[in-house]
Amino acid sequence: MSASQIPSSANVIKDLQAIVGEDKVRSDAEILLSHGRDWTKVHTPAPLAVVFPRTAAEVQAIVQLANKLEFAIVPSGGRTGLSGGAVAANGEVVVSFDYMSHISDFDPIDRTVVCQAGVITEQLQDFAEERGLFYPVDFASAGSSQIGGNIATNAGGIKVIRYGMTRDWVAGLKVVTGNGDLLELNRGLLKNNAGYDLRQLFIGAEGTLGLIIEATMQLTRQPKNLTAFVLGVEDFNGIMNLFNRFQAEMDLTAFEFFSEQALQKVVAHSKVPRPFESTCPYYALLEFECLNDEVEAQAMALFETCVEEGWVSDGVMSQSLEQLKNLWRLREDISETISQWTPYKNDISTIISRVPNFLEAVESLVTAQYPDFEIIWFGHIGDGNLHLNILKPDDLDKETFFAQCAKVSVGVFEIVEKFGGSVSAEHGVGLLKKDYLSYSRSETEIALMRQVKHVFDPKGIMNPGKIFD
Ligand SMILES: O=C(O)CC[C@@H](O)C(=O)O
Ligand SMILES: [Zn+2]
Repeated sequence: MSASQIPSSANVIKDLQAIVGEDKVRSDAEILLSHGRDWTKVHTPAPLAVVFPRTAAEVQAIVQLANKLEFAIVPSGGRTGLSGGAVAANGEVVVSFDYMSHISDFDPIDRTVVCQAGVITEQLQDFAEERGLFYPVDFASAGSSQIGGNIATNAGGIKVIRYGMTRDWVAGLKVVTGNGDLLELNRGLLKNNAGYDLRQLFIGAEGTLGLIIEATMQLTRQPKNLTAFVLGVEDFNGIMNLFNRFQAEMDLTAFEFFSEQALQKVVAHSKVPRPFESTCPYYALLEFECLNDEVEAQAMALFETCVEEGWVSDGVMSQSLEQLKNLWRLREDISETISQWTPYKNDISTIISRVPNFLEAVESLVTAQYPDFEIIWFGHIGDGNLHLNILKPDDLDKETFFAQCAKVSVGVFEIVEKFGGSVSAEHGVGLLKKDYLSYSRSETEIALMRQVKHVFDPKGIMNPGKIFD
């Protein structure tokens, strides 16, 4: 298409209105700002318009129009992403799923339920609970994140050690590919070895191959009497030893960690009580199903062994639902609490056994280069996934701070590469990590990914510039 053929914004908006109705296309400043970015808040949003389809047919018509007029599409769910995957900063059309939030076709025998892309995670969790079942992928943003976005980013969260990532709960997907085809992938089947599993390609593709419009989600039984320990530990070898000891005898539903600095900030911000009086450099949060007195006695015995071995210096076990919730808040409130310091975020992983050396190497590098920067460590240590947040000092402006962090990032990613890890464990690549993709994926892999994109999105209209250029 030559420059003279480029459609005017007015024409794009008029054609979109013909598909979804006038009131479902918006281009006022407020909506362009709210729906043109995610939680990263690094880029300035500048979409052309935000469109709110209500049906699969409307979504398909939008993608077909985008192919015809060659405008770019950015899919938008709950916009809770942390890598800029849902940022529209270049005149794109944002497709929001806010009006596609219907849950249907629950089947108690298959334990599956069909969700439109805009179903909020918590809505699905509540739906499952009302039917005596459980949707286990959980994280602090469950009240705003949408299922379509969770699938597009293969969201992880705080129970991955037991239940896996979003990928493990998608039994079927309805998608519109970048070239406008509507595909029904896997259709809820448990066993289906008839060729390539295209469903898996769309999970974690960050909207670069097409739009997810509906998903058949798997549910499971509800866990019983969840109980948590918060244990104070002196070092990472202690954490690994206690992880090993508990895992050998119990199925944990979570194994998380956070530092004393993280704890102090949450206690001050959220007014949750400290778990116990003494302070320790790090804390581990373990959760398990306390099915009966015998399991409780076994858990207590394990705790005592860990204290005797010197791996744990203090600890507390929840005795009620309220205490369980308060212990979880110590971990779950960290991300929101530290957002007031404009943190530079990294979401990195390695295999679990390498975590202590990995963390030490990253910490020495950052503190050697920037001794004044405060580092907040927390994360899903049972998954080998660490969240490294560097807080902006008050007296440093945002641009200088991010520029300095970007320099140290290269060193961090060299360590990630050396440890065979990932530059994005669970937050995706989006805009923020694309320059570093080659630290955890080979050139051949990236070239193949580009070819896959071309198959599903030959005109390059689907979320361009995300994952790679
Ligand atoms: O804010 C972060 O760095 C992590 C957010 C989230 O993945 C969490 O585990 O709390
Ligand atoms: Zn996380």
